Amino acid sequence: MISLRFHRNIEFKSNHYQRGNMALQMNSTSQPLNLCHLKTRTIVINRLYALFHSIAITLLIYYRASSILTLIRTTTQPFIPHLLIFIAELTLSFIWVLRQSFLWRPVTRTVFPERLPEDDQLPPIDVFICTADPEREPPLGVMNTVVSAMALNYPAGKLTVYLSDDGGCPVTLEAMREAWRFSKIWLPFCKKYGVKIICPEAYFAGGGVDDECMVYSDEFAAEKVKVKGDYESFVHKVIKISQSERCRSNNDHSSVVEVVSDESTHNQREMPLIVYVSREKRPSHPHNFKAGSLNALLRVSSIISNSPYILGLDCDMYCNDGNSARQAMCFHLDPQLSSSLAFVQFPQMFHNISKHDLYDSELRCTFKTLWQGMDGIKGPCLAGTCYYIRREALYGLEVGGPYINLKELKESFGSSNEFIKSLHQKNNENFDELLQETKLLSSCGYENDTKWGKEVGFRYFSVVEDYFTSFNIHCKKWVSVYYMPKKPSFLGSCTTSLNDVLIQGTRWTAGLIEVALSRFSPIIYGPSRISVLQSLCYAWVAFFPFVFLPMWILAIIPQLSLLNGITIYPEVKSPFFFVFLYVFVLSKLQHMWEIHSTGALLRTWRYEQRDWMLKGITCYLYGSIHAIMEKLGAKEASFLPTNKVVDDDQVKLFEMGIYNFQTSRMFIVPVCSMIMLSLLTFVVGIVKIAIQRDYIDEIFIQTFLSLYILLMGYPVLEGMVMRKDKGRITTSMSCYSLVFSIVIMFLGSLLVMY
Ligand SMILES: O=c1ccn([C@@H]2O[C@H](COP(=O)(O)OP(=O)(O)O[C@H]3O[C@H](CO)[C@@H](O)[C@H](O)[C@H]3O)[C@@H](O)[C@H]2O)c(=O)[nH]1
Ligand SMILES: [Mn+2]
Repeated sequence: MISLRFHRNIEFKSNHYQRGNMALQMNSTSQPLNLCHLKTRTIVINRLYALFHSIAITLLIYYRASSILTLIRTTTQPFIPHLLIFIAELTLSFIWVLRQSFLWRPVTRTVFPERLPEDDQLPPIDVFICTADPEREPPLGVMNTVVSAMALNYPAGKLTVYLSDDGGCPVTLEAMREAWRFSKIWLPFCKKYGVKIICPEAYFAGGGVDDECMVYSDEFAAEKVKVKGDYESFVHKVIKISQSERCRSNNDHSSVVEVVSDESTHNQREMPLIVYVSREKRPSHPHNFKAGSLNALLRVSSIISNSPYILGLDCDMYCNDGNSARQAMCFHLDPQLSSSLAFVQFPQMFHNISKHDLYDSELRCTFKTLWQGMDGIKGPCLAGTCYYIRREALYGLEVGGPYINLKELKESFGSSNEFIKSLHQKNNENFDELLQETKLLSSCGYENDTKWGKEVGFRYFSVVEDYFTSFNIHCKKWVSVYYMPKKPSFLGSCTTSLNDVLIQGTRWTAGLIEVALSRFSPIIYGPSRISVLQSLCYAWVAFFPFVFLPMWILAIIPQLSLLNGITIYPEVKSPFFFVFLYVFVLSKLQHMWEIHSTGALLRTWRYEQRDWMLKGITCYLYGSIHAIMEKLGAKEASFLPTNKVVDDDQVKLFEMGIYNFQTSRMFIVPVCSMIMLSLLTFVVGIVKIAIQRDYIDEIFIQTFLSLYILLMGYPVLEGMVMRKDKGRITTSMSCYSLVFSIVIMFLGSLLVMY
């Protein structure tokens, strides 16, 4: 294993920064840059819940195991349904156990940016923005992200913004030149008046509210009108060039690297530098999606600015509040943390969330519960965007690892001497020569026979490069920090339709399951390298999509059993009935409490429950199948960027909280079929009980389960039967579903008879 002892071997950039660090060390005892608070009350509640729930789960498993053993002996009832239900219960219990690791030690953090050293002592930052497809990711949005990053509240000379254009589209470069021109107006305006919303689109869309600005005067009002005009003409130009024929992705081109700025500013650095990078792409060459593009940026930037810290952003994730860089530095420059801190993760938040967040586009659970939980045990997982990462951590180095020689360096990092030199911070002064070298560094053959993507840079192994890279970084003993400020630092555009959500979910699942089933599976690979709790967290993220298995079983087997007169749950009189009741009710209450404590409304509970079921039945299954087929060599990895084009009809439904069922058959049919089956079961259950009262004892749980599915799936029923609008479930879909549910009923009934 190759690693560098970087504290002696790599000295990052300016002496200023070094001095800054020293200064910090001196006054660190009196004035910490940040504080970490344990969420004591939450911890007590979580652990008590975990204790009682685990007892109940143990009893439940005992009940199931013993009743199956009895069945084998007596053969009074078919065996298969009990076995399947047992498998479902074991899987759910397994996932539940993993999840408790997040609840073990949640923390929150505060920072004191006013205690940071003077501006000239702050370390430089590179911003990496990725875009991949001008049709799905409109250039105007991308440029807003670029401009907002340039406007961060940080010394301009210490910021360099890189845009990776994986679409290889000349229009993006042209739009970037426009962005540069506009930023020369926008940045001084923000600075002069202390504008708080630094993304122009967001600022003007919100009417540029006065209290968002520190200095309000007539002069300001006049200038605002003028800047608004300039912004509008910028928008106009960008839209015009995006409508041209040339606005297409190109996957066969050589690399283009261009520093987009004019000579005059280049030396003074009153403005951040902006650099356009479009790595070489050839159809015959795997390009490894986003991770590949980020690695090209890592290399190119290393010989241009080589800042020790990198802000990673997706193209639709603009900087909303300019203070994030300084906030992040409160951790990176903290003498206690600094030597082992890999990254500071900020939450992903979205500007277009509806108050009815039907599809959980907000990712509430991830950013309000899970990441806080991981923060208490060595740090959150990288989330792909909104993070400030230390360059060294991405180079595959281990904290405090051994020295390595030049030959080994080249084996790891490739043949570029300039790149190797950049590791020691000796940058070539000749800019033209450097630009020539960037061509080599962003060519598609550069990584051949190197460790890029394997042990160096963002890892290629899985399409969820953020998760897998993060896991590797933590395994090298780095830690991370989660910081959630009151005002969102970054805002992105979330998925607003079921179709986008499910496609995205399928991709995530495929990437995660791929890791779960590999030799890097956190359960095996983790414990020898990181703590058990941290391994469990990573394991949960990798394994949770497996809920598709219990979800399918519980949506079919209890129902078919009831239809065939088979009882698979304890009778109401049995003490075990209360165990089942306890597990069900408590897990729902825990979820409600979690939602309540993150400040969400109770209806979020309903949305999340439903969402969990919808995804469990569809994208978690398909993603898992994709991953397994990839393992068998029957399928290739793919990364279709999420659609970021705004569709007005779609947004309207989203805002009103109405499901948009316009999605493929593959997603809709299983969901509708399950609902039909539960409807039938519920009706039959009620009829049976009406005929014979006592029967309720035996089939209570099965009937109730169907009712629960029906209640949660009500919007689907409504979509099939009552709605007439475009987002409804079409009659043909309903017919397919009916056929599918009949097939399940016959095949399934054969199965449950044994
Ligand atoms: O070949 C590719 C594909 C995508 N991207 C970029 O990757 C980013 C994320 O893509 P998006 O389609 O928005 O994916 P999401 O599912 O919304 O992204 C989440 O999940 C990804 C992993 O699947 C992470 O990389 C992201 O940071 C995280 O926000 C975008 O800026 C894309 O332009 C590339 O640069 N090259
Ligand atoms: Mn995205």
